[in-house]
Amino acid sequence: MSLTEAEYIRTEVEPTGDDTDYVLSVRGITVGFGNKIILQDLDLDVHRGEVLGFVGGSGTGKSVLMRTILGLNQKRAGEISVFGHDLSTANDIERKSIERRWGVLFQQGALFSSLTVKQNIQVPMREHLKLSPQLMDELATLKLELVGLSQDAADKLPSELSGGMIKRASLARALALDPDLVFLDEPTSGLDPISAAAFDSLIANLSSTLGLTVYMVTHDLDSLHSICDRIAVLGKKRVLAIGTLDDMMKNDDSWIKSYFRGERALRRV
Ligand SMILES: Nc1ncnc2c1ncn2[C@@H]1O[C@H](COP(=O)(O)OP(=O)(O)OP(=O)(O)O)[C@@H](O)[C@H]1O
Repeated sequence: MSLTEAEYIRTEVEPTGDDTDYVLSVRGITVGFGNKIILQDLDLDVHRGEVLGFVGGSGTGKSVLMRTILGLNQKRAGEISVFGHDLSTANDIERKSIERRWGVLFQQGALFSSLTVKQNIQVPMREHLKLSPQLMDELATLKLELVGLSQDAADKLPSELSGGMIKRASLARALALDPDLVFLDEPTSGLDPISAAAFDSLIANLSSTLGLTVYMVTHDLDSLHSICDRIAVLGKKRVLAIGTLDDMMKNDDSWIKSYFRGERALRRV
């Protein structure tokens, strides 16, 4: 069964316990649709507290991988462990406990269009925590501050927000339950360079101050250069390479070379 993004955001959550050094470990994942295999025997480890940038050509399966980790797509083989718990053997309660500790910013924001920004931020709180309306308002105010949105934005509908504000509001909702891990799908796409740089700084600050682990799908070379501790490259249905930007600059795979050392990349130096 596949969940829609809106259903996913409404999934019930509970706190959980033990951890490992890897916040996320993927082993031997295979995902396909009909006869088409998108990911095959893919491995990936994400370390606690790092900002991991995930790149790859269009259509290589970056979103499919993220959605598979989140349980929105079915896998044909492999294991996914989050916070040291194998998701395929976790029962419903354990799974909810794990999900309680991650937040997601989908590519288009996926805010509920009929709810105000404040109400959007309160969706996870309302469904998973038993808090008074006053406390939920205070928490929403804090989350807005955290992502650099003014209080004026609280009562606006998503349709009244700029692209940058939508990204920030979506991030505020992703942070609603104080997650340990956030998944960001192209967080700076559609933003002008100044807003994108500001969003990058915000993510870097949140990661260092809150100890957040960040899994970020991106095409943005500036983000990769400015905030990512490591970069993973998806290609040939698997993680082709993973390492620092320096490692990528030395890699001789033709796609990696043209991505990191091609004309466009060199123009930014
Ligand atoms: N639900 C689905 N059913 C069938 N095919 C799908 C489905 N979801 C994704 N695909 C296919 O999987 C492939 C990978 O798609 P995906 O969206 O993960 O690419 P991507 O790497 O995120 O690309 P981009 O960088 O352009 O966003 C594409 O060929 C896409 O058409």
